[in-house]
Amino acid sequence: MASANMGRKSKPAPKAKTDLKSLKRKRVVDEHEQLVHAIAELDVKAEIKDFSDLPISATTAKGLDASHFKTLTDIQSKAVPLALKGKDILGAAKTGSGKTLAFLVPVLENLYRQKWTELDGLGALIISPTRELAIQIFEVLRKIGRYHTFSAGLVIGGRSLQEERERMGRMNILVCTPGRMLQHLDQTAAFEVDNLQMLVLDEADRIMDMGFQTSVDAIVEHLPKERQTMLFSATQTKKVSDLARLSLRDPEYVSVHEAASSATPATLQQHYLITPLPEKLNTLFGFIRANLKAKIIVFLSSGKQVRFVYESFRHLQPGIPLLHLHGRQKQTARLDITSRFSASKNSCIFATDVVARGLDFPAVDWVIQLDCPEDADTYIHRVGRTARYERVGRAVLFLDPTEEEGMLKRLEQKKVPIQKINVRQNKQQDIKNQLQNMCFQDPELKYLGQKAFTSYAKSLFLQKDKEIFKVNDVDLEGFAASMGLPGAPRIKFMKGDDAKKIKNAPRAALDSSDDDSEAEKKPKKKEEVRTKYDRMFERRNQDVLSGHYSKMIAEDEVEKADGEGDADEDDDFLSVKRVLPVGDDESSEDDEEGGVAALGPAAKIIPGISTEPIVVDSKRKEKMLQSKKKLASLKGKGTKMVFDDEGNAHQLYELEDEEAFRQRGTAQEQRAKFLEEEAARVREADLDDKQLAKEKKREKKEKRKAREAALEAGEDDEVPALQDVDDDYDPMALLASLPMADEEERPVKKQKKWFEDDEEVEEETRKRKSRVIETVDEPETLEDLEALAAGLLN
Ligand SMILES: Nc1ncnc2c1ncn2[C@@H]1O[C@H](COP(=O)(O)OP(=O)(O)OP(=O)(O)O)[C@@H](O)[C@H]1O
Repeated sequence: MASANMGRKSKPAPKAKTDLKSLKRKRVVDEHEQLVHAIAELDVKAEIKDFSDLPISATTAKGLDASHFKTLTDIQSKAVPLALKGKDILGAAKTGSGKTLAFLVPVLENLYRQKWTELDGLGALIISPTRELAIQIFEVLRKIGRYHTFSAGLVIGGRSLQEERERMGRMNILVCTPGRMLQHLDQTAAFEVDNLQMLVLDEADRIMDMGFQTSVDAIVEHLPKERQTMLFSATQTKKVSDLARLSLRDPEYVSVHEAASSATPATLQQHYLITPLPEKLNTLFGFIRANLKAKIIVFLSSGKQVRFVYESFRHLQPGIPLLHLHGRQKQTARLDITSRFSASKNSCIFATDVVARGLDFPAVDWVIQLDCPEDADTYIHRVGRTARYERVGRAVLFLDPTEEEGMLKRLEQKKVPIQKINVRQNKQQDIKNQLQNMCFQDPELKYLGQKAFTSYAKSLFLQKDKEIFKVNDVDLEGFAASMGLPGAPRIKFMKGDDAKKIKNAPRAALDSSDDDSEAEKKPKKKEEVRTKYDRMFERRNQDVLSGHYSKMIAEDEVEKADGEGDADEDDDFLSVKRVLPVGDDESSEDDEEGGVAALGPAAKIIPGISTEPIVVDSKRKEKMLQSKKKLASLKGKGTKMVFDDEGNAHQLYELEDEEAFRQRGTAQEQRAKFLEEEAARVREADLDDKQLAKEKKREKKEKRKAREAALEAGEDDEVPALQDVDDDYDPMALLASLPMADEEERPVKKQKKWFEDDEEVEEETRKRKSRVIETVDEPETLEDLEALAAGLLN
């Protein structure tokens, strides 16, 4: 008989099982009591070095340990004890100094001590300004919270609202972006936030900035006043108005690097170089060619700039994988690009400020600021993408001679140590001719270049800090030529807004795609002098190229006539078509691109000569409306007809034959019958829905029970990951059941390389020679098949 049980674990007797259970429960209760006591006793001034010295639960400690976090960073050792005691916190520390854990550990612990369960609803809300950063925070939460049983979710848009809606109500911790969160608070009925204990704003100064003002204020309106609030940023402000807006109670200002001699990490080497605008692309290309083995981020001021530089450099094949990222890309593409850049050893990413804050790309060697940042804070966040957590890093700021004095002054005021360097003449590369050829042969690229140029020039004009940005003094003509463009697109600048406001304004508002109806176009002004390029572009590529070119010209003409923004609806910042009403200037969270507005006739730039855009706009709209009305009155309305099987036309709704109608009973009877039938149908559908919901609930319950049973039996590590069950990445789930990012087996995409190094080629040849068995790739193309066929015949 004994052999029958061999190899099987003997089940504990029921009595022993209950004892084990109650013992476990007692242990948990004791731990809670001890923690509450320890926190009350905790001396916030004591130097705490290791996480193991903190009064935190074994569950969090285990998660931290499994994630290899042992010692606390400065901001963590100062902020965590205060936060554990429930204090409101204003946390400021340099980039890459570990602020994320400084708020995540207290979030987990404070809920744990309160024995928070699914039934208690939302306990903590963490707001991030961008989707990428929210995802990153969520990943860290998943890592350190992996042994907790809280449910946690990521609410950043980009997936179905309904899908999120169904699970929002059961989440304990949410990481979100402001816009999407507000949407749920306003529209998701089952979503309750009355119990909320903690609100965290990462990159708080950015979130409190005008771009998110309306959303954040509205979110805070929904939240209970009695809560703990924590704000973190490398460029934290103590603006009283902000504190009042968030109802902070007697906040503790935790600034660990305030007394430091610099606002940036000590391991960061910072340089600037003077390169006149028309030389900028040459210098950048030379830099990239000289650093093919490095990991580089290049910051530009707008998505259009990013696209143009990426596309043109791609054609030039510098010999390093190139990537690009801006707020206009699809969410999946953005995610793919960020993870590819994270995983790469050497690559160069061209990006807007969408990646300037918070993102923790591993081992970035260089941060290049090709376009001057709008202010010193943006500079600090951009360079903070390198030299993170004790690593070294280097940053170079490209400045036009006109920007040098103003920018250096701003950086000095913010305690940013920066040194001038010069470009080695032998490293300079002239790519102007190549770009010119490329633009000539590829109309798409030329069109992109024109938009990038316009966007850049306008961003200069709209920048607030006129001590740095002097649009009238820079060589825009030379810049256009350096991009390979046939002359500088004509731009007309107008007063009335600033770049920051436009950058932060919601996309929807800026996209006010007023259809510039043909009827509205003013007659073309008198024949202009045609340049060599005009003639050239008309001759070549008649179909495609001249299409783009005339579009550009046509847009110019419309705007010349109207005296206002770009008609291109893709052109987010080229449409300063209306001044946003006060309080209506919130931003879509990922619309971080800088950018600019308004095209027009004069090659010469004379700021301040035009009228206020809002006046022009309303007049134009009025005119457009009038002409549309006129058109409508002339046209008359169309009538929709339907055809029967014999091809006879009928009105869409025809009155039924009265006799036939009467035969079916009185109108009242028919209405009652209709209602009855519909009610029965709804009841039936309802039953089906309920049944489905019940089944789902039952399945969930079973899964949860299984997991709890496994936990109780001390088999934490064997808990089946949610992925095994749902077969899908789930941004809303129990922390304990979420798979770890580094455990996920992503199919590693092979990096595209423009050139191979000699060493690599040699290595590959050597490997091939040493192979005994030759493997043949599956034929993919026609050429492959032909080659294969030829081989077989031989
Ligand atoms: N206690 C710690 N021990 C070891 N590494 C840590 C610790 N805390 C944080 N780190 C690591 O330091 C890096 C930077 O952390 P984090 O992203 O939190 O910085 P940050 O201060 O929020 O930066 P930013 O201001 O740019 O948002 C991360 O890679 C993180 O894993």
